[in-house]
Amino acid sequence: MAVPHTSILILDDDPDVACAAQLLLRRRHGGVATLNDPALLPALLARAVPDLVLLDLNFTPGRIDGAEGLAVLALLLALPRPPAVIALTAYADVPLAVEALKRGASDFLTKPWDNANLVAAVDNALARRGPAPKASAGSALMGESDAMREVKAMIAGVGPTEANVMILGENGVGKELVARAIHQASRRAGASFLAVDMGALPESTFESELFGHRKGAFTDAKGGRAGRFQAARGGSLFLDEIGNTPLAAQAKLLTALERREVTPLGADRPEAIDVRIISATNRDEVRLFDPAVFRPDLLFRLNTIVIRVPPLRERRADIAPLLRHYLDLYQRQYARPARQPGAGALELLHAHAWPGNVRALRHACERAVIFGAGDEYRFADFGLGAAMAAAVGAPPAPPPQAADPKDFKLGALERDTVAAALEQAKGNISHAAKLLGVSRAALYRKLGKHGI
Ligand SMILES: Nc1ncnc2c1ncn2[C@@H]1O[C@H](COP(=O)(O)OP(=O)(O)OP(=O)(O)O)[C@@H](O)[C@H]1O
Repeated sequence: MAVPHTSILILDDDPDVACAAQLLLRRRHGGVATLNDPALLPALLARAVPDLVLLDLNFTPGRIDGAEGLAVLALLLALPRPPAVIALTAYADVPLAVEALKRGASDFLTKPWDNANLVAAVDNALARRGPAPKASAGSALMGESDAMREVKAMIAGVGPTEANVMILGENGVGKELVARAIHQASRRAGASFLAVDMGALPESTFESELFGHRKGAFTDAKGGRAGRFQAARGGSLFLDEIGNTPLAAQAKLLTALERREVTPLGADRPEAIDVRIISATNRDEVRLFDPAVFRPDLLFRLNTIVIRVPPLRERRADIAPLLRHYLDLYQRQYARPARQPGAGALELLHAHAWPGNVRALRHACERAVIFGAGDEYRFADFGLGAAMAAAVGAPPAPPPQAADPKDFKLGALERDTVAAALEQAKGNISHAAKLLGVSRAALYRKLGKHGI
């Protein structure tokens, strides 16, 4: 069985379940493979590692302890570039799903799932797929510029407290890494860190996603589901893109935070919550303080401590170490020889504006490692675009290779459209994704592909 690129693997002993997920996901993602027997997994991984695995935690009929699934999870997470893993459990297994989260799964879904939830969970997990769960934790937050030292000092100071923290900064500056570092520095580090993309939560399923629901709470609620607040119990809940939360949903969130309890849909009594809230937004502060956009009382609950992560262009001292780090990481991952950017390339990379911040730098390094040839990397290997190169005085990057001129035009068209949407959305990824009618994950892939 081949696992094509942007691949998803569904590992479930029930062929009907695997087939249903495959049919659903195939519409959005190219390669979706299924496997019913985990014993075949090592042979499959030797050929290709999928980007994401939907992992049933129990295979043998009658077994409910999840040991088989957790062993497979450990195997997957030990890979040099582990896939994102979404654990699949029966409703009664929620503690097991939480255990899977603690051990590094990106998310979990209870069976039978809601199709919209499955699609959103897959998109989120793909968008968040990092080098490895451990590597994306505290120690992976690189940078010794004055600005980053200040950020790290704030993390060390606020981490052990229970204060809610709001992290502000442009897309790709490392807000999620900062949130993970705060979690790691807290007494909750042994429990789960759960991230929710508030901008991607459909208003219709907001409550059930965050607070959970009981079986039969609404027409499609065939099974019950724990919400994110319950799943993160004892740990930290990272509310990403909080600035994009619709006003009606803000009111519900405020009530939950004020009362420290949530009522799952269809339940007759509330449940106490025990989570530390860390939130992040790329909204500028002036907009965030506009009551027509964000409720001041909710803001007051969330921003006890504010950490601002400056854009990369304002802490250029971090560029060279980050380049070294990510070039080294991808050289090892793709088994390529160790190389450095030439002196000219380094100067241009240092002068680059990095509108996509560290995420763009990381993509650029991956591209350079894949396409670079010769003893040193050239600026053009980083695929930062002809316009950008011209702006900093570099020779323009060669056009993307295209066998068929029609493909080339399509590619250029897509690049221009994505760039125009980004401009119209003033760099806000969630808004640009909405304008384009694609998920944030898909937009990030397009940004990486076109080197925007
Ligand atoms: N200081 C850093 N050291 C190492 N890697 C970093 C750093 N900052 C960001 N990255 C990497 O850049 C990418 C984007 O980081 P992250 O997702 O934390 O940014 P973000 O600000 O939360 O982005 P968004 O607003 O788009 O959600 C990740 O791959 C992350 O590992």
